[in-house]
Amino acid sequence: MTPAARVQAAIELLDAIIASARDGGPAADTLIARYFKERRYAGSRDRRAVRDHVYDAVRRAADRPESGRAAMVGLARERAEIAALFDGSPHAPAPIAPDEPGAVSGAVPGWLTPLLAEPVEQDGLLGRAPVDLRVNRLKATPDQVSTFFPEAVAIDGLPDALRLPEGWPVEQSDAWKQGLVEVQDAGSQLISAACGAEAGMTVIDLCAGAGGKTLALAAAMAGRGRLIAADTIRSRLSRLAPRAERAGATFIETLLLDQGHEARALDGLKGRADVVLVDAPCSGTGTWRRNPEARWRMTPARLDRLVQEQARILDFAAPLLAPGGALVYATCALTDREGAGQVRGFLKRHDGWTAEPLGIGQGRDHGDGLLLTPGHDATDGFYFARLARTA
Ligand SMILES: C[S@@+](CC[C@H](N)C(=O)[O-])C[C@H]1O[C@@H](n2cnc3c(N)ncnc32)[C@H](O)[C@@H]1O
Repeated sequence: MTPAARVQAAIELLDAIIASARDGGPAADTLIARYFKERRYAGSRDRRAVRDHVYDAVRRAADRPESGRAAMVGLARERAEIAALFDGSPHAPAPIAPDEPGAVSGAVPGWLTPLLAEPVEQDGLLGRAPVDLRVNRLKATPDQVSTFFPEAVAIDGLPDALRLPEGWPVEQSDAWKQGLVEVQDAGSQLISAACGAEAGMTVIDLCAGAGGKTLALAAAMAGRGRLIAADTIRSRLSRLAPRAERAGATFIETLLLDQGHEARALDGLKGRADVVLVDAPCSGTGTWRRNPEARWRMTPARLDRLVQEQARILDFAAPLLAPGGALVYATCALTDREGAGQVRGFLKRHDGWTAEPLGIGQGRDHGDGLLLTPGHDATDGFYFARLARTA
């Protein structure tokens, strides 16, 4: 492909990504993989160049652009070498008209800016994300793992964590293949630690997904006790089994919930749990640095629905706790409606609950919980709180 044809390919892909974000379709990575599957003539350098153009355009536009061309024209206005490729030659994009509008640059969609929690540093939301590892204590110690990754550095406050530079291919390492480490952002590791799970407890990970935090809880429990991973999406939960196998955490039980009727499957667990983690579905503001296209998917209506769903999940989670048990609410969103406001609402709706100090020496106190941000903590962005059942 010529350099200009690569820009045209990026424009076509951006059109598909914009439509998919609007309609709730597949993620950008999936669309890029499909695009090149149908275009075998593109070599690895072409793919890399097109992918870079696409993600550069996605990163610089906070609001969903009108079209793929508008997204690339916006990028071209900042980068003369790209503007020069709009030359109208065969397979190239047509020249840019002097008054042609390009997508506006920015980090946060305009409508969402006033909703962000007050100390969030907007310019940190799209920075580079390192690769954080969690040593799997079921199989290894940090010293043993360090020998596999001499370049790794320690992370403050997390004795079982190591940090590698962005893009490190951990999954090709023997340590990963043997289940000695998991790739897990330090923020997620802090949330798992805040659960205070111990051997012999009954712990429910209520929004377990593919089990990233479940595996951390399993290690904290030293493989003993009852650990239930629940979710409403079968395909996500089914990805946990091979991960648990590799990690030597085969005591984990999985529980598929029926969306809207979750309490039915959970009935037998009422009043039994020492810890329930609600790692709620959310707007994902805190993970934009890994998934910048998420900004094009969120709308005020979608956010409203998420906020309602988070409250509903908290309400069916609460009865699962034994007296003295802890409900840990976590979200990788940085809007107050999904974080501090959600926790405040829960404490208003439910008597006999109190927010406990987290005391983990990281992040910033915010409302009844703690805020972690990429700009302040070099982690993904999270809000989390620990709520104890006192009565
Ligand atoms: C932020 S993700 C969880 C990530 C996961 N805990 C991890 O650490 O990898 C939120 C999860 O909540 C699940 N979910 C959405 N609605 C739910 C509901 N009503 N009950 C339980 N899980 C739900 C989603 O399917 C999704 O997997």
